[in-house]
Amino acid sequence: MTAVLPLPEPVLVVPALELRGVSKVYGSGDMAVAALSQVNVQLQAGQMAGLLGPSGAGKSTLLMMAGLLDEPTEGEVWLHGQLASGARATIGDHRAFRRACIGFVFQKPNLIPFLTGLENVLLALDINGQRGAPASARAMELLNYLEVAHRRDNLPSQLSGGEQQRIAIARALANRPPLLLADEPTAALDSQRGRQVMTLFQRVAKDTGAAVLVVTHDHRSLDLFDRIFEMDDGCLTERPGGSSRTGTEAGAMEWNATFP
Ligand SMILES: Nc1ncnc2c1ncn2[C@@H]1O[C@H](COP(=O)(O)OP(=O)(O)OP(=O)(O)O)[C@@H](O)[C@H]1O
Repeated sequence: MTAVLPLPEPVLVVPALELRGVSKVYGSGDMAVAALSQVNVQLQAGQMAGLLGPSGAGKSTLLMMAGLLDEPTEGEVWLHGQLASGARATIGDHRAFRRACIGFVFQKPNLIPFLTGLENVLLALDINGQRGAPASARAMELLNYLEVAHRRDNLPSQLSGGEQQRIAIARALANRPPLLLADEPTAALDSQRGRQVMTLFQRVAKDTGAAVLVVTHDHRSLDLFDRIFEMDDGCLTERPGGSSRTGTEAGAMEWNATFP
């Protein structure tokens, strides 16, 4: 008689980010602007996704919803299996959740001008209660990872745009967020430095298992993305293609809370 082997338990991969039927209307009456219309999207741990689209299409609005910086008019935002929006929300304190679980990078690095590169990263750790030698070690680890450790004692005004953006990424990663959101992070950089920064985002997704969503107008770096979304007049579509690590391959990854 053939032995019947027990089937393995199905592995449930919870998306790092999921928007379900998300719409956003700014204003009301004649002044109403429908910035997002019924957006549905899932982003898995370890995936790097690009978000393209013309000016005014709704890209930043989508990022604001995903980053819990604003509430959708309709629909649900899920982060790591937790519902963040609406009456049934399981994430109550958006600010605390954001601080611990979401990293943001913007077009301008927005570093504190009177703090050195190292101190800018230490500040992000301090805000989350990490101080002393472990915080210093963590900050240096991040600056090394982003290849900017040699500039740790310089003020932002003494750094190039690319170096400042690397420190801003180190700061965004300080608390090991499972979700990293970036709004045109390379817009102020020349194409070579822009690609270097985009490559760093790709490395972060691969090494840490964080889901990375980048709004960009830079079509020259599209080969670096696992998935490419296009926004037009508030509607989101996914472009076929992306890199080799699409769908389940990158999605099967677990977020690695210990690296870098
Ligand atoms: N706070 C607001 N109040 C009213 N309308 C807004 C607000 N924020 C954005 N909008 C409108 O919502 C629409 C989408 O804006 P959004 O900033 O998301 O577009 P975008 O794709 O990021 O554009 P860009 O590439 O120019 O940054 C636009 O018509 C914009 O004018």
